[in-house]
Amino acid sequence: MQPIFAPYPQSRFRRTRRTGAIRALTRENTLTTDDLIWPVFIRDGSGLREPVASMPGVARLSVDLVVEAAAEAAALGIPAICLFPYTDPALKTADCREAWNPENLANRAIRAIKAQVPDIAVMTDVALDPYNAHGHDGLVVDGVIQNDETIEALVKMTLAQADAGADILGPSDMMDGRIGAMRSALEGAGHKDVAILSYAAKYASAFYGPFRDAVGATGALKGDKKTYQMDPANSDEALRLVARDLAEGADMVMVKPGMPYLDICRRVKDAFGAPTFAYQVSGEYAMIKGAALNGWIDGERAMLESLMAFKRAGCDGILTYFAPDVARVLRAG
Ligand SMILES: NCC(=O)CCC(=O)O
Repeated sequence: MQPIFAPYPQSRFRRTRRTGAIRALTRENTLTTDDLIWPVFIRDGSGLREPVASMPGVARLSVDLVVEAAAEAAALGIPAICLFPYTDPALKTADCREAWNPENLANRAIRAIKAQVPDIAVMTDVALDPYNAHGHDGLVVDGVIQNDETIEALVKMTLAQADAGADILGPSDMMDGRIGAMRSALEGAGHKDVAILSYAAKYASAFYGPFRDAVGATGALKGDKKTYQMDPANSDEALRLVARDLAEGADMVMVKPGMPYLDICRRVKDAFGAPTFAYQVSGEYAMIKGAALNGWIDGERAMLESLMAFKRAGCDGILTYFAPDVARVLRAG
């Protein structure tokens, strides 16, 4: 694009900013509830709403309350909900077998939501970290995360979630080759319409801290995730990973975290044109909420501005803990 404009005073850019009506006419991007995926935390029990201290306004919900939350989200026009389980420590094992138990918490929640709120899309998390005591996304032998053995486990997890009725699977593990293995397994098992939203460019980030609090993994992680998640210094590598995942059959791709990586969102969208999502992660949410609760920023305006930034960067949608809040604001108009 070659912008052409006359010299001042023929060109006055303030003309198109003068009134709300003219600003609306010339606005380049819009944020709507159609852009939202709402990540929610689930826990065992019933009638339980357990606040997450580091994420004000966010709570772990028992399955019955997650169903209510899904119904509320659907009524607000939010298209998808994404489930993250808080696993009972007694069920965490080195082989992570709870991950593919058809009756595990996540699979029970998928079934309950699909039975009672069939129109909302249910997205899942495909990774082993909720199911072991060391907090890694893969199987670990002698301190080393095992790529290929992990994929075998992820495939079992994939099929259990698809059997439970998941619409979108979200592999967040960053092992090599998992998209192709999951896609073949899904096709082979008759789950041809189950979509994969790949966490294709997931960075080893400090912004995940509050999430680990929410899923009960704070302090559990042995070492770090730098041998599988990306180095925050890298950008070209993100394009190679997205290309690889699309070539293996990913339907949609994700960049994570969000706000510190808007440059990656833009590059991915420009390079591939595929459905591109960003995850505004727990630390980003906590920063905005924390500052707002202290009266340091206008929380509502900062929320809206942060989400519009993803649209401007080329994203088709955003996973955000703000989803119901922003949907209410957008509805109020
Ligand atoms: N696999 C899911 C996450 O790691 C979420 C991170 C966050 O919200 O901080």
